[in-house]
Amino acid sequence: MGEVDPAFIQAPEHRPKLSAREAQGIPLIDLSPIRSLDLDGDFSISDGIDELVKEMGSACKEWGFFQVINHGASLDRRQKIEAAAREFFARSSEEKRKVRRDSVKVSGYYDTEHTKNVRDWKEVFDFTVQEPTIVPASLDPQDKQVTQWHNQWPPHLREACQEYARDMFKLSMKLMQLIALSLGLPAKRFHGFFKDQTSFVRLNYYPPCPSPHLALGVGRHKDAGALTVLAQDDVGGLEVKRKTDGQWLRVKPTPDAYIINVGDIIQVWSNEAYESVEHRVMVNSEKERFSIPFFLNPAHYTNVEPLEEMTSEENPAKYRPYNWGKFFVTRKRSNFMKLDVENIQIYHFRV
Ligand SMILES: O=C(O)CCC(=O)C(=O)O
Ligand SMILES: [Fe+2]
Repeated sequence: MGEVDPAFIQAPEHRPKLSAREAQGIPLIDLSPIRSLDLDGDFSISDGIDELVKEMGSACKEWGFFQVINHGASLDRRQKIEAAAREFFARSSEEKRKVRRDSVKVSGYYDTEHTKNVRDWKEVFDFTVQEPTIVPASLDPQDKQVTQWHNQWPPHLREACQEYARDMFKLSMKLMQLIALSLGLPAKRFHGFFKDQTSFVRLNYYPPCPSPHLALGVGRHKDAGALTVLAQDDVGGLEVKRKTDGQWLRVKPTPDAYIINVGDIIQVWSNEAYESVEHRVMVNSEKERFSIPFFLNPAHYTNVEPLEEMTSEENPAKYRPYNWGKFFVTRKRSNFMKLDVENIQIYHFRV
């Protein structure tokens, strides 16, 4: 990518301020109390983790975004996938296009992602956690047929990616237990939804951009899944929209930390006790940047709706149920190409 093509240019009101402040405010949570707890063991409030649960609850409620340290995920495997990502994006376009994503093979490499119909200044490589991943065959709500997504692996990437994905799944399940407890639910209340997960991992590469005041690495958006666990490098550029006043704040890179954010599905499951928060990525003219989000998504057959325990007569369900698989494939398709209409959003199901 050379000169800034008009396709990348954000409307004036969505352009970044290059002088944005750093979000000292997003909570930093120390996960030491659960570090050694076994995922399959009994993970209950009596394990001396009640303080941690409270901290998670306020972070989810007030910010929707937080960082975690002492999370127990392997630094060695994180460094391996980071090195593999650098090596992959440095390859020639011809090499990278051998594993190119298209409208049938939705995993793989591409550089044409659009967020809200403006092109993002980035290249990505996507792979799903489950191989194969089962999803609906078509967007048609009546069509019950399913299809399989298979990953496309360039040389030397598979092992580092698969090991990393396993670590991220374990970490995200621990986080989901804390989130469940913080909502007053049994620790494993959410586990069943992820049995046939449609989670995926994205390697993001943001090349230096000659016009960082006009374009964005990723335009403002909310994550559609349940939870995102993000590794960012030391360059910085992620901005979060603060709930209290709508200000865009930069998330300061913290070595070996993960940035966690609540996705749209938790917003619906919790009947808006927790909300998915808008974020975006700035690019810069000198440095390239890498990041690796893990998007935790439920099985395609999940009908996403407020949990019964989270609703009552005084607090009725704020959403109609929607099928995750149909939502997901619709999103995947619309992010891949520029459309004239807004893509599917949870507020379309708001009561
Ligand atoms: O690169 C980042 O820091 C965040 C990327 C992101 O928000 C996304 O891919 O959904
Ligand atoms: Fe995101």
